[in-house]
Amino acid sequence: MMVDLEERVSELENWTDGKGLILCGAAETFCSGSDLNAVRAISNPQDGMKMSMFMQNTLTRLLRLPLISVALVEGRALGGGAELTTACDFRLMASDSVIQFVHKHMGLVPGWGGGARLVRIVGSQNALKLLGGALKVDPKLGLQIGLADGVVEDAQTVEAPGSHLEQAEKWLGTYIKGPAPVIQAVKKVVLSGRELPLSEALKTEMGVFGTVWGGPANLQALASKSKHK
Ligand SMILES: CCCC(=O)SCCNC(=O)CCNC(=O)[C@H](O)C(C)(C)COP(=O)(O)OP(=O)(O)OC[C@H]1O[C@@H](n2cnc3c(N)ncnc32)[C@H](O)[C@@H]1OP(=O)(O)O
Repeated sequence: MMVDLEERVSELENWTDGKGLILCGAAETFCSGSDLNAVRAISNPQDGMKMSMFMQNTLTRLLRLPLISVALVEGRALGGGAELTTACDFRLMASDSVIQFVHKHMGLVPGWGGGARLVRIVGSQNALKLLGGALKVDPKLGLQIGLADGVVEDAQTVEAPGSHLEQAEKWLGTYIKGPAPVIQAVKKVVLSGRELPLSEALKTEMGVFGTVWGGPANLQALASKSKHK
């Protein structure tokens, strides 16, 4: 799974026309973390750090894609699976889903970068509670602390809501409507603001601004004298 994920991220890095990404699991589970059979064979600190480096690299590249990304959490996101949700810009949770950083129960802490990202998403107080208590985050708690950005409903509870994936596509559609260069620029500006010190982020913003200023979408908008009512 780890190698497959890295390969998909490499492919996405070459997707020049892309705007959005939805990451979802299979068989009603988002992801139950690292393969326990595989990790038993590498349960020494050196190999653990190699895995950590590999996954941190992959998930950092995933988060830095110039795409607006959503983790669609159905079923459970456990351990490394919970960390994986934090490598997307947004998280949508199905009504019976759970995100749980079970690392403490495994005698571990996050190692795929999910600890650092979690602090930035929910703040250090909430991150300490989620990791220290290995708390089960359901959609209600997820929305309350800002780990979840929305909830996708089940067919029984709402009339014709569409599948979870269709709901996620509709939700994401609001944020990726428009030309790819502009949406990609939006992501780059937010990413630099999120990751860089202010002076560097401002420089990056200027560079990104230069890529869209006078570009096709900008010139078309100027020509159409659009009003933002
Ligand atoms: C830095 C990374 C840290 C980590 O990720 S540590 C790993 C954290 N994850 C876990 O501990 C997951 C442990 N598994 C579970 O809690 C349960 O299997 C789980 C996911 C809730 C599903 O429960 P159930 O619906 O009852 O199904 P089940 O237990 O019979 O599982 C179905 C088959 O899937 C297997 N499975 C689930 N999670 C796995 C994993 N992470 N690695 C390897 N195998 C895993 C499970 O062993 C079972 O296999 P089998 O059918 O018995 O051959």
